[in-house]
Amino acid sequence: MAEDLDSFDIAVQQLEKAAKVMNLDKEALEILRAPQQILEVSLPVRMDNGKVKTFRGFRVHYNNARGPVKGGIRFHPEETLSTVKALSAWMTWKTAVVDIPMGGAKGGIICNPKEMSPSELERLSRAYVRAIADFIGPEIDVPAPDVYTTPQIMAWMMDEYETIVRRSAPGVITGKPLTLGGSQGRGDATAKGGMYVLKVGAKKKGIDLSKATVAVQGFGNAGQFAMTLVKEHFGSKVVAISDTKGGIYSEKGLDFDAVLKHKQKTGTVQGLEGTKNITNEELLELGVDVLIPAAIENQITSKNADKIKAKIILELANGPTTPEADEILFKRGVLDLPDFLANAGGVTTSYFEWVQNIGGYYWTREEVYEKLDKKMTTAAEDVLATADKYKVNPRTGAYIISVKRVADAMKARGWY
Ligand SMILES: NC(=O)C1=CN([C@@H]2O[C@H](COP(=O)(O)OP(=O)(O)OC[C@H]3O[C@@H](n4cnc5c(N)ncnc54)[C@H](OP(=O)(O)O)[C@@H]3O)[C@@H](O)[C@H]2O)C=CC1
Ligand SMILES: O=C(O)CCC(=O)C(=O)O
Repeated sequence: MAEDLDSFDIAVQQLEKAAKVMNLDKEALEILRAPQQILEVSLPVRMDNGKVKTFRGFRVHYNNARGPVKGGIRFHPEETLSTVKALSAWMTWKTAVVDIPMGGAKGGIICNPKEMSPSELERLSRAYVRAIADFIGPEIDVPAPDVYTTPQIMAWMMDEYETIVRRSAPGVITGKPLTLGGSQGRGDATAKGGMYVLKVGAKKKGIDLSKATVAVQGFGNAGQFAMTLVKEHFGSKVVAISDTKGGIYSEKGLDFDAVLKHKQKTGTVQGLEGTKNITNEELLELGVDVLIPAAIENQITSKNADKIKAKIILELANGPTTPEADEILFKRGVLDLPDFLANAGGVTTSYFEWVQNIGGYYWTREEVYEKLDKKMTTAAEDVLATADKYKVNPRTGAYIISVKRVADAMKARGWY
């Protein structure tokens, strides 16, 4: 039978596996198997050529037992409701694993931002907020950036929301530019948080990160900062990086500034002088110590899991590994640090931004990093200890912690 690559099916399979190990109450599981609310919207937008194009958008609230729901917004041509539902479930486990008082949500618009002008993107962003305005708010649902959305898009969205509600409401959205109440440290937060998790993982595996080689899939917010931060934090050598068009490899290590300049000039990392072009598939199978998927779902599957040579996988992307691949990697002793732990630095710093917006008092970058380190290190240690205790992989260990926290909150509310 072909492997099931439907993101929401995968999210439910992962939950059910953990529920069995932890003997979760059946009524709690029934609530947690589905989102609380789904909003699907139609967005007519006037394009630069004068014609109206109608886009479809989604916002899913998965679970709000622990507080207002939180999660990013994707602009992607292959967005589906199933992916947004899965991502909203993973946000629920993510906010719980780092123990911040929020639930899980996600949003998405089916569009290709690479083919749109800045003014078309602004009109689309504002149309989306007009359509979902009653569904979001600082005490209801707080969106943020994700794939192909940026601080500028967050700024337009906040401005549209404030125009609708006729008051200042910076806490309605995070990942904003600093000038509009964004937080220090949100830009690199996802990768930065990943570094604290990687440190805990490397200690467990006895790997000296100062001598480690690293391959990174994806050259966006998560991938770019991962590339610079593994060097800055540990002195590791990044030998491969990729984007949608493919990857590059250099045994000597890649120079970030040269890769960035080449990407800005040509639109891809491929073809950089002094490096060898490789495919995304080849990148995943390189003989490196650490593999960092930082792009998209379903990259490590039953087809390639037995060919992965890395000793540690740091999942900065959401959903890069399928349940079948999970089993294979665990049996082979590869330490896979799961997405909703590894990439929780983004939402944790978003939470810090929201706290600062509500309090109207802003922290230094050093304060943000210090608080982030504590949250991420504690969560990573708890996850690895729980996985060892139950003799399961770190993903299931993380689920056990998160599901218990969400189920306890639902129980206290009298939902079951
Ligand atoms: N931004 C955040 O705060 C957070 C992001 N994440 C997750 O991290 C991942 C990356 O997000 P982010 O960096 O923000 O997104 P960006 O939009 O900034 O960048 C995405 C990158 O991934 C590349 N990419 C997309 N599809 C593929 C593919 N099929 N194969 C190889 N590369 C691909 C893109 O290539 P190209 O440059 O060619 O377009 C781009 O370099 C996602 O899974 C996201 O959900 C998780 C937590 C927080
Ligand atoms: O910063 C946030 O609130 C959420 C980021 C996000 O979408 C994610 O962690 O997947």
